[in-house]
Amino acid sequence: MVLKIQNVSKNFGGINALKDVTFSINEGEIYGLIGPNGAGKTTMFNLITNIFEPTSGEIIFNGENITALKSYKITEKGICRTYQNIRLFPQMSALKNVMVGGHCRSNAGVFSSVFRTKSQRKEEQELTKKAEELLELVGLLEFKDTFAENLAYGQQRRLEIARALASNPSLLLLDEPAAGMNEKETDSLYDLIKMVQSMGITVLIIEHDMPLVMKLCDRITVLNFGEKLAEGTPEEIQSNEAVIEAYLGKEEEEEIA
Ligand SMILES: Nc1ncnc2c1ncn2[C@@H]1O[C@H](COP(=O)(O)OP(=O)(O)OP(=O)(O)O)[C@@H](O)[C@H]1O
Repeated sequence: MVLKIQNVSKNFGGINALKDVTFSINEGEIYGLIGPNGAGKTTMFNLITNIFEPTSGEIIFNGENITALKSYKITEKGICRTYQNIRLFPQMSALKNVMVGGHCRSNAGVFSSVFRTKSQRKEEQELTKKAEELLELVGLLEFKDTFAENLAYGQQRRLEIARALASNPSLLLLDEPAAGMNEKETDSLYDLIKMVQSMGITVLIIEHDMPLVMKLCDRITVLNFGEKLAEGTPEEIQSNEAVIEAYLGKEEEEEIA
């Protein structure tokens, strides 16, 4: 088991954003987190990466309790994420954006950063090479010198994934990666996430695009008003009465089938 969410709750003032949620993710799975707007999905990502600490409950990663670890420590342990709203450096090249993602794993200390030692130059070369490989993986190598802001929307989302991969995660969290994508972009996103899985990386994905979720995910948890409504395979989720009632809706159910 890679990640265990154990009885996690989060209150913001009077709002119970998450209530006693438990689920766990196996190594190599693509695991979906779905539910209506405001169900608590992004809050769950914010707790896993410790933007906030849970009000109660524990988060266990590879057998270690990471609930109270600082965000950068969690990245070092191997969890990396993308954001619902794209967070690239708009006036930096695609290559530099990916290299920034790799820096959190770089060994360069303050001394070598100031004096640019030989070892730092070597490390910079390695980061560049790795960033180029990742750009190739996400199909953006030809745009390596293009400012992020000049890339098409779907390309920016792929660039965000490349940047997250630069820190060598074993668990990748994707927050609505298909948002705003057209059908063609969504199809190539599917291929990319499958490729990430084949590299041995476990994926936890928040997504509203139901056909994509149902095609992509091995298992799914459905949140509703901060509570776990259901957990299961895409087939089980699509036929779960409570889920259909609260989220998928009768019409959407017909569309998915
Ligand atoms: N920092 C915060 N301060 C106060 N309330 C918050 C905070 N973050 C989230 N909430 C509240 O917690 C609830 C869950 O929000 P969250 O963003 O996790 O939902 P979501 O499932 O990701 O929704 P969406 O699909 O719209 O992104 C909402 O009622 C939201 O207003």
